Amino acid sequence: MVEAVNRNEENGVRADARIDVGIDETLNLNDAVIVALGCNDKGVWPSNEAVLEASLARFRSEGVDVLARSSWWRSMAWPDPQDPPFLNGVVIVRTEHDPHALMATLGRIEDAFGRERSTRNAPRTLDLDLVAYGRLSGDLDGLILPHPRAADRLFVMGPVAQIAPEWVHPVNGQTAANLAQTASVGRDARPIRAEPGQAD
Ligand SMILES: Nc1nc2c(c(=O)[nH]1)N=C(CO)CN2
Repeated sequence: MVEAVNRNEENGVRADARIDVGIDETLNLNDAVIVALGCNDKGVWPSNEAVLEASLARFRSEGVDVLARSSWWRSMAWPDPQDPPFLNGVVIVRTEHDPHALMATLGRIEDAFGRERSTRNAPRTLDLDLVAYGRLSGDLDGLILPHPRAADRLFVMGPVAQIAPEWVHPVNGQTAANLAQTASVGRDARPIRAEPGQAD
């Protein structure tokens, strides 16, 4: 593994930045493993939301526990707004998988939802990206952490800011709340409901 650095309490990370993830349990945001989900082609599923919900149901059986989840956010496809609109969201997970094993697991879940790897940015049934793995940063044998484009995408940082506004980006030192303000890609992204799981 190449220079994977675990930098605690640098870059202005607050050691006590935590979110509630269950009864008597809090998560130190410094350790957050964050996965982004996206869908703009429902395939055989009734809706994009159904794809994303079904994929989350799959996480646990793959050794990935969802600790916190955002709402689903809708946005025009970037860079080509002629493509079908996206539904996106993020989850904070707990897993024993190391970053590479987690990537392989996410790839298996994508495959189970019939994602075809064709051209870059082509419509996809399910796209799962590893946004961050704790404070790891750098190039881990070809896996770049945190995800190099996540910070500039409102359809990623908006959902992160929803569940963990105080999360600090391991490289640029900005909070999710700040990044959601400054992200330049997908500025039209909005949650489809006020709260995850709430009726329309
Ligand atoms: N709105 C939106 N546009 C995209 C998205 C996405 O998740 N949402 N993902 C892409 C490939 O990573 C390309 N474009």
